[in-house]
Amino acid sequence: MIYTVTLNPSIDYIVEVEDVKLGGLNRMKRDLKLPGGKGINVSRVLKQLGAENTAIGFLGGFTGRFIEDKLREDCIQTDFVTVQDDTRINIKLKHGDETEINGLGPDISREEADALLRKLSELHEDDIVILSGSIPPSLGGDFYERLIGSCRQAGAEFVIDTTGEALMKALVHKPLLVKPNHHELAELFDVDLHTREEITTYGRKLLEAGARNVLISMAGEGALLITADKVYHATAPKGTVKNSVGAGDSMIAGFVGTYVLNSDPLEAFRTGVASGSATAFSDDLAERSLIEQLQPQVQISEC
Ligand SMILES: Nc1ncnc2c1ncn2[C@@H]1O[C@H](COP(=O)(O)OP(=O)(O)OP(=O)(O)O)[C@@H](O)[C@H]1O
Ligand SMILES: O=P(O)(O)OC[C@@]1(O)O[C@H](CO)[C@@H](O)[C@@H]1O
Repeated sequence: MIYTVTLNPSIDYIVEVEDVKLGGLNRMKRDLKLPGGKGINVSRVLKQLGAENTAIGFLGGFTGRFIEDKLREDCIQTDFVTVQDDTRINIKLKHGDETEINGLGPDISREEADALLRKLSELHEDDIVILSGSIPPSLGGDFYERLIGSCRQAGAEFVIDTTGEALMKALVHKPLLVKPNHHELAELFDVDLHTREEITTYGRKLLEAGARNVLISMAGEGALLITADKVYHATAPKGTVKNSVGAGDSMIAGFVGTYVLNSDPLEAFRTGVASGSATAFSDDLAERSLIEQLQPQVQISEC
């Protein structure tokens, strides 16, 4: 079974305005409330691809109930720990450009945190756990390490999509996949990365530090896949970009949802890129029909 872990889910409140007047009254042209948070996005796209999975993490209050109801409507299995405090609301302001205002996240008590750790210690060897997104401040920066410890003890594989120190510390535990974008990779090593060769050099460092596959997304420029012995580039399909929120999560869903079927990293890479682009070309997350339509447009070449 695939599990996605979202420590800090959100209602994504997508707000479209003609123009933003700071300090003035702005009226919305359109708005939309979506269940969000990186792991939850991965779950929703996995479901589109026919990959059964269970979404876990922390949910609380009226916002948490909204998210759980939406996931159930899509027939996605859930096993969240219920917390006292409300799940956050993240604002995605579309005004020609996209401006995001993400909440800090709820307070999570020690008992609530322990309840999640217990769930992960009950996993099995053939399980894959996808850990995605920020950590609510009350949990402490080392919470992913504790979760990874529980997964590894149970013999489960894990994928991690986070940044900074939490990502670096996860690498020694040999994640199946990490997926920074090229900006996050540059920040991680405090360098400027311009060329594909430079990006590959730093991507390899993640492999050397323990990651088994490194996927580096580059928005409209496609992505790089670095495996133990090869480096591949994939072009991104062309289309009209409507939304970039969740493109990276969709890419992880496409990769993992395909990899579990046949352990073929190249097919997984192709579906990952198509899934990311299908989300970029949609108002909400990618739907299966568009992913399948875009797959043949992804050109993969060895670097
Ligand atoms: N403008 C675009 N045109 C085509 N495909 C895109 C575009 N933007 C994103 N994608 C697709 O989605 C994948 C992931 O995008 P990106 O590199 O923006 O990830 P990300 O920064 O993790 O995304 P986010 O944090 O916004 O979810 C890309 O590799 C590509 O396949
Ligand atoms: O604050 P975090 O956890 O880093 O990111 C949360 C978030 O921006 O990521 C998703 C898109 O990737 C959105 O659904 C959600 O609002």
